[in-house]
Amino acid sequence: MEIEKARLISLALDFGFDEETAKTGLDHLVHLYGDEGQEFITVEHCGDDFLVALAESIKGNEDWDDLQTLESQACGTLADMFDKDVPNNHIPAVDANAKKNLYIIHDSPEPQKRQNFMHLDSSSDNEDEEFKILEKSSIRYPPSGSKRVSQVFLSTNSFLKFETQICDYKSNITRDPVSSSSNISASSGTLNTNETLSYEMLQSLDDIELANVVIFGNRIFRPLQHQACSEYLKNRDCFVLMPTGGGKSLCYQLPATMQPGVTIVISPLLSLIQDQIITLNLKFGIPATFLNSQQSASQAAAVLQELRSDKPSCKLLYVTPERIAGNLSFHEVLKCLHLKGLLAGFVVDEAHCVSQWGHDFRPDYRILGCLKQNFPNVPVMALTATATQSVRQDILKVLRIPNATVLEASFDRPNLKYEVMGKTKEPLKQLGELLLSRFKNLCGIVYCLSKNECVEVSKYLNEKCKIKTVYYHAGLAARQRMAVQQKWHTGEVHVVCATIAFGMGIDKPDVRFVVHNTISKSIESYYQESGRAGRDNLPSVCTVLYQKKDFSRVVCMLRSGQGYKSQTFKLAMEQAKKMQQYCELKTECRRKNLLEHFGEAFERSVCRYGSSPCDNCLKASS
Ligand SMILES: Nc1ncnc2c1ncn2[C@@H]1O[C@H](COP(=O)(O)OP(=O)(O)OP(=O)(O)O)[C@@H](O)[C@H]1O
Ligand SMILES: [Mg+2]
Repeated sequence: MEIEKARLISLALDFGFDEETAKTGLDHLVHLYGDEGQEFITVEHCGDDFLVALAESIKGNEDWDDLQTLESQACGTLADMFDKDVPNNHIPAVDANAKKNLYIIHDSPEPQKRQNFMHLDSSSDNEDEEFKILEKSSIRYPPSGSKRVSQVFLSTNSFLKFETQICDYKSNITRDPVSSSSNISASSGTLNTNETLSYEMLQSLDDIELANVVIFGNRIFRPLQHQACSEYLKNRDCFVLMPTGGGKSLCYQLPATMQPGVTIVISPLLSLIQDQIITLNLKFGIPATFLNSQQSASQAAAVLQELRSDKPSCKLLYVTPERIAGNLSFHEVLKCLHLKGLLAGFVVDEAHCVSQWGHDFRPDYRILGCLKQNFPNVPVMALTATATQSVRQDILKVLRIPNATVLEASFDRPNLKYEVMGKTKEPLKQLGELLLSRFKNLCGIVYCLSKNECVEVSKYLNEKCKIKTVYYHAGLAARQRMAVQQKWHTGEVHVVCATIAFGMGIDKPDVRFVVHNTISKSIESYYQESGRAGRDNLPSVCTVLYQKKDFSRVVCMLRSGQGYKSQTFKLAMEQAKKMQQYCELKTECRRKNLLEHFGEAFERSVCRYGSSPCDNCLKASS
């Protein structure tokens, strides 16, 4: 009994609880089990309950974030966008000027015409004349009734004009670079409005390459994007594993624009859907809409009606999984689209949500196998940036796509430098000094565990360190959150102190640092959150400020989360423990630890002699 008591105390200390709390908790446990139950007081039998009791004994001090609020508000935003426009053409009217630039596809190219889909209309021009690619937002789909359904309108002019200045454009078109970093770091990969391409060079591209340039404004493909698009267009199931910021969205958005009909995208969160829909409609001019159970009945009915029409205007329909799980009218619409040959494909984004071994399991994702069952000939593409080997197997099984083409890029982000710093006795002062000494005037995120921590950290940095920061959590009103995002995106403020609510959909290219003021709840979450850094592939730093005590706060948060009932609590604790182990690595390579967590074999020398070695590799080589 005494040995078991000592083991339980040591367990509590390991999880960051202080000795006094642990001893009081143990006394309660002994009292609870009484004399007859003493043999049950073991780590194996009641360790988890003991930790839960400890977490509950100290809960109440912190204000955990509630992502549900964020979801309801995202639904509100989307509903507002579509409400104004649904009766006419299903394009959101966020920006009246942008809307003027959009035409709806009233016809789609036939599959056999794909070869010519991106045929460029130069009929009214001298063939030799060189043409200029204009802004992405001015790319048009053909107006209603146009016979040239395969035409892409690049400007308001009645004919296209391209100017050539780039002499060796061809050498910049890269389908599958062996090393992503060398190719992409050479340029951002995105065309500037003043960059121009020769007509011949455009002609030499295949359809997928041309769509990448013309519709998405990208100069090159990132690793595996071209193959993913090509496989999916051949109606093959695909499983795409790419790192955070690797460009997974393009793998399905591009094929969606090249096929007749509608591609159905299942995404777990409305906040993510909101971002995608705004980007597609307003930046690329690709009609996309959404369906969700929180929408009003009339909004949903309008979307369903449009989908039942002979030529639905939208190319991508985003849905949350519960739509698929239990909605008869939606199933009937899918059947109707399929009969007309207009069900182009299914996409399961953030596919790790399928697996209960994943860090973000969504029970509604389990039902998605019915897609392949009901529509065996319609291709399914699953995408994720965070899947261990067991999660991968689970995804293929649950989605019923055992023969999918697996397109797997390394999860490594070579430009990210991973490091952990032990917290000092004055952690806020330490944070301020870190930001001032190493990240002055650079764009970054300071992740905090709770809402009150965000506010406190932001206030300290503003007042004591004179670093201009803003804070962001799900408890802010939608308008306040938008204001924060805007200030950050425009560079008015460089640093945001945020909960994980700020991770979703954040796609700012030049985030130079991500500091975790408190550890993440799992390796997967950490990989996702730190993955907001360096999406332009330039060197960036991911720092964790660590102290054991913070781990007990993570336990409290896990306990308080609605999803963490007793059966999943254990799994969550195991995942949190791995994050703790990552932080406590003394000499081992952190990059190797992260990648091996996802089942990727990794040579330490790659980190050590790479462009951004982790702190332990740096120490080892000095
Ligand atoms: N070929 C390309 N050339 C240039 N930029 C690209 C290319 N492909 C994607 N991008 C840009 O890279 C950024 C990240 O892309 P995307 O959001 O699809 O990443 P992701 O893989 O889905 O990441 P996450 O796992 O974080 O969701 C976007 O801003 C996108 O426009
Ligand atoms: Mg994504």
